[in-house]
Amino acid sequence: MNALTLRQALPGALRKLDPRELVRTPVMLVVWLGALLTTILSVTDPSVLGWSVTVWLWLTVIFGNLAESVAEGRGKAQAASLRALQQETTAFRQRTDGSVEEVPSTSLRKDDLVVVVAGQRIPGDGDVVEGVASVDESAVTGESAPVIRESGGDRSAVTGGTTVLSDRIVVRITSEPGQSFVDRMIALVEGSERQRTPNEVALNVLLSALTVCFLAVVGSLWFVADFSGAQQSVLVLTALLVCLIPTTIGALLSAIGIAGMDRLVRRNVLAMSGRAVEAAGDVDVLLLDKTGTITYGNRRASELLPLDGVTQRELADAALLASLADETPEGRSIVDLVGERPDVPAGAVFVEFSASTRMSGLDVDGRSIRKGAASAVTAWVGRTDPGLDVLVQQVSETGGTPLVVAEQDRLLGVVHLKDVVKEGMRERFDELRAMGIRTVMITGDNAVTAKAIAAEAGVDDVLAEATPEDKLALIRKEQTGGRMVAMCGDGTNDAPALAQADVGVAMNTGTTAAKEAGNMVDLDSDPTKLIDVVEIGKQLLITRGALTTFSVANDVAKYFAVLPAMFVVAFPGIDVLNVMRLSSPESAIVSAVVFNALIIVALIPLALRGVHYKPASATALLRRNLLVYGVGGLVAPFVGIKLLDLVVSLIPGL
Ligand SMILES: Nc1ncnc2c1ncn2[C@@H]1O[C@H](COP(=O)(O)OP(=O)(O)OP(=O)(O)O)[C@@H](O)[C@H]1O
Ligand SMILES: [K+]
Ligand SMILES: [Mg+2]
Repeated sequence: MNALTLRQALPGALRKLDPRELVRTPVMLVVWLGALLTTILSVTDPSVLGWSVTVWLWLTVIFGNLAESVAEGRGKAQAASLRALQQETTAFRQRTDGSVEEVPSTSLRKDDLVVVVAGQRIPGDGDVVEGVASVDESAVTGESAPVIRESGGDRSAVTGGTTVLSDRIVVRITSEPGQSFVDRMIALVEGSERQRTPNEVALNVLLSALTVCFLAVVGSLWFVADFSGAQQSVLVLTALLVCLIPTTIGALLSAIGIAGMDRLVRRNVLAMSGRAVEAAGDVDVLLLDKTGTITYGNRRASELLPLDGVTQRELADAALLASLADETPEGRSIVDLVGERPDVPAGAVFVEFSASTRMSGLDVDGRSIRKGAASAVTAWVGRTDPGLDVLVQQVSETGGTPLVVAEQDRLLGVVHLKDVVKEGMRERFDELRAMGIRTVMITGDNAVTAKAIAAEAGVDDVLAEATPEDKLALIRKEQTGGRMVAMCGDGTNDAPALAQADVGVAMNTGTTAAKEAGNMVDLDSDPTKLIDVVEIGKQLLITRGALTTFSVANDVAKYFAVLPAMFVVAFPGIDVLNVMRLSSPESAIVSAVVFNALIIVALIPLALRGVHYKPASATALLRRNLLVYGVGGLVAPFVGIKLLDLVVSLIPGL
């Protein structure tokens, strides 16, 4: 926190003096009312004590607002650079007859089709429905290497404002004006979309209850003082009340939440809800999709393996026919491998790939050709073949995906689809294990391939041949055991699972459906980013816990620091308790109020940065934090108020 951010945050902090802004934090509202009361008292009956208390009570409210303003201010610069992405461009919208018209990008609606060629900016969020292109997404992700975006598969989503580097694509717009991905990012980093999490609401209720308790304490003190002839003024009691209620955590609570979101954004993760960030701190199981999540997802046909008695040519022809209209990357890669592009036969009926059938193909002139997962195609043919099993096994053991090709009742052979495991997976999964998180890969692929990839990547467990329903069912099962489940995925078939998971992280390379279903998007499409997400979540929970402990311990300590000084004149016997030896009751009160205000400012950096987190057991962390922040909170006021008293007592009239 430097002078510049402070100066930028100050106007916001002053604006938040509006009591309507404070209703959300009852503790600070009480301070506001207290400040108003002492202002009135000081105007009607001016005194040095009165005005000192009044000024510092107002400062307490401002400092509280400042914390939130500083947290919000950190997102402003980021928002400004994102806004640059939103500048209006010309879009080439396709009419229904196929011709193209020029329109401003701002007029695009959902389901419009736009053509984008090399060198042009993509005018809005959408899915590629035709073609393949390399796209520069650095404006959004900060990553300079171009990425491939293509129709059909799990890499079809494009973001408005990014630039096509090569080729031509047709994009179906998926967002209405003002609701784009970048719009949401801006709202997020600016904090304007932030909603309080159930945990924050619960803590606020607790703080309000404490406030009511202390109100009762101070009220009864008034009576006791009255009865015993040690009358205390309303001014002094108001000051005492503010010192006792949990102002520190009340002031810092929302800043802690905003800072957590901000830390995620800095690591290129967009959290759509604060609740997801908190849930991440408690994750027990991480489920991951294989293709495109653990592997790069660029599954390409590399080899044709015909069965005995089938020629290479026969297999190639059948595989080609079954792929001519298959717009998935896998289908296109088969066409590329064969290296021919014959015309689609007249009257052909295509069978599109789906994650539940795990097959695709075509029917023409009484011929029926299919390709797909071995189990699916052999079931379709009605039998299997020992020779085929050998080929399937052979491809699977290398971690490749075997696609079996068949025509009618005849099995023809296998297409070997190759994919590569992303770098550094093993080390990162080891790290997750050390944090106590179990990793499970769930894939639609066969068990042997799944095992091979799982062994290479180092995940703990696998679920193979999983349909979208299976993925969802697995998450539900884990959750009923009381476990917190995170899911990383990229495909439309992952969407239900992403929506069900407590933390659903969609890969930015994935489909729009996946991104909308999850509650986080990783711009770097790195599933092991979950480690950072979990750390940030834990840090958020720990920081909130630590500062709450500190705040409450502080308030209790202030009570014992100030009370003896207040009553020592009336009851000289109390002098033994007056260990602080503050110079006068007035000076004690002012010092306590000043300390109460300054501690908020002192803790803003910690609230924003977060308490240091090291992987350790929850009980060890709790013990350490209770010690540091509990004991620290008890001791700090004695030291702080004593030092302040030395200065405050120099003020004439106190
Ligand atoms: N274009 C295609 N035509 C026919 N079959 C396909 C095609 N693409 C994939 N398959 C088969 O369907 C299976 C499941 O599909 P897919 O890979 O999309 O499932 P998934 O659940 O997303 O798993 P993952 O992404 O982890 O591999 C694949 O393993 C493969 O055998
Ligand atoms: K306080
Ligand atoms: Mg997938």
